Amino acid sequence: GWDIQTKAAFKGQAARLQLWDRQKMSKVVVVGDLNVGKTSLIKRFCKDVFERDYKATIGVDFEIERFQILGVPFSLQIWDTAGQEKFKCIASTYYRGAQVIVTVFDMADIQSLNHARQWLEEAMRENDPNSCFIFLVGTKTDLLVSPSDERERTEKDAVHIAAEMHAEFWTLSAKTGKT
Ligand SMILES: Nc1nc2c(ncn2[C@@H]2O[C@H](COP(=O)(O)OP(=O)(O)OP(=O)(O)O)[C@@H](O)[C@H]2O)c(=O)[nH]1
Repeated sequence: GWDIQTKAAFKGQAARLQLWDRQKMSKVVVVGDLNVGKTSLIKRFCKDVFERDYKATIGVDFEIERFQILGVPFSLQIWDTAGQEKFKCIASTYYRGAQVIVTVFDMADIQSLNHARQWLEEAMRENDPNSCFIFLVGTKTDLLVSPSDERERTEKDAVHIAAEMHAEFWTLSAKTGKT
């Protein structure tokens, strides 16, 4: 009867909508050493704020960022993972299904850049390498004397590592909000 037909129509519509929705929800996973500024980067991106006090991420956290391109709504599910070794096991269970992997390092801490490849490798283990966009992001640029030999050296190393990682390289400061 009419009732069954409308129900079926609604269900079809709902399924189509859901499919449409899912295609526009992208999963972003942010990884990197502890204290490099992953949470700060996400907070700056989603809320345009900065907190000076450090609060370690416990396991994982996430933010949803919605935006429109030519009137079409999109959303990003941004997973903020903990850099602390003891939380790695929990955090890594959230790597799967990422369309974007953001590997973060501290521009003032060369060790965190040296660890970037390891972080990416671990995140990629759970994902299809052909369907991921990869970023290498150097943070805390406000702490660097610029221009300086040290900054130049770090940037040169980072460009090199980004190429190996097939990543797009960015530098920024979550504190000032400048790239
Ligand atoms: N000067 C400066 N400090 C920053 C910047 N980004 C983050 N910080 C500071 O660095 C510390 C660590 O930042 P978080 O964003 O919590 O680091 P995280 O990578 O999320 O750390 P975990 O959650 O432990 O993995 C905090 O005290 C921040 O205020 C930046 O761009 N400039």
